[in-house]
Amino acid sequence: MTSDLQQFPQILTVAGIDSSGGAGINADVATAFAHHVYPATVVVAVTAQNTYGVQAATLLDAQIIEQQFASIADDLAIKAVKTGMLGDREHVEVVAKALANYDLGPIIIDPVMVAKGGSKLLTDDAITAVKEQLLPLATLVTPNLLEAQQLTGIEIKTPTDLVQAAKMLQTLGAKNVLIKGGHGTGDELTDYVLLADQSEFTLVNPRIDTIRTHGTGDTYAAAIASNLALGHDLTTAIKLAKSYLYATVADEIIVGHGHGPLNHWAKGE
Ligand SMILES: Nc1ncnc2c1ncn2[C@@H]1O[C@H](COP(=O)(O)OP(=O)(O)O)[C@@H](O)[C@H]1O
Ligand SMILES: Cc1ncc(COP(=O)(O)OP(=O)(O)O)c(N)n1
Repeated sequence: MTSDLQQFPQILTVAGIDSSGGAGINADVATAFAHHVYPATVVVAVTAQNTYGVQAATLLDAQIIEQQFASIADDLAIKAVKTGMLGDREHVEVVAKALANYDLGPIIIDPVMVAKGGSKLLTDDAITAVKEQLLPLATLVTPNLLEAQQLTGIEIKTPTDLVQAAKMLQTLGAKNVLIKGGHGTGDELTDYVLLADQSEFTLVNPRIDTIRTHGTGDTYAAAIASNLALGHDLTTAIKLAKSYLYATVADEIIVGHGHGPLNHWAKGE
């Protein structure tokens, strides 16, 4: 049901709640508001975590997840959707089915697998479901280096490996690929982007000497979704998101005693 009235830009995030507020749905909502975009949420998981790590997590029943999608699709005018923590195979399947069923605009798949402290946020047996059911729906997939390795089976050691992995992710069905370089070594971090038309570019930034990077992946994908909802093309959306993300790490705030959250009030380009 939609009216003729001009709808405010809206995105949907499908992910888990982080009790400490720095990652997951909490980061996505903060990012959307910072972009003057309205965030709707499908809660898949609830976690008990803080800046030291994840202490507990529980996944919601499939039925309430399906109902959240239906309620949102019945009323809101979602312009882009992003996924984050999905937990296990069953939940990947439920989310993939809903994403295929509703028109929610471009689909950004952030294949979250492990939190900064090392806790698993996706079971091993769910990786096949991500490959077979989510990647074919992805307008853009945004793995970090470890996730790209898990999804492709390619050990990424050189720039050639990176390109090979991105091509393999396209073969698996993702139209566009952004492999994030935050887990790389050295003073510079490089993200690699391979677009559907086979054009490519890198985004290089200095590594900021900080432990306050909790939620970087979520914030990046949510900023891309927000920029798409604002009407930017994918390349511009990625570049603006990267600039925002860098500012949120650089202009740090101190919350907690471990891997603290980002400053979502920071201003990018
Ligand atoms: N210390 C840092 N300084 C600057 N940028 C960072 C830092 N850590 C992460 N980033 C940026 O955050 C983004 C996501 O980081 P990454 O660790 O690769 O993904 P994830 O958070 O999903 O594990 C990348 O673009 C990376 O360059
Ligand atoms: C509920 C929840 N979702 C996702 C994450 C992981 O966040 P991400 O930005 O991918 O990575 P970290 O920077 O937090 O490692 C999480 N921790 N919790």
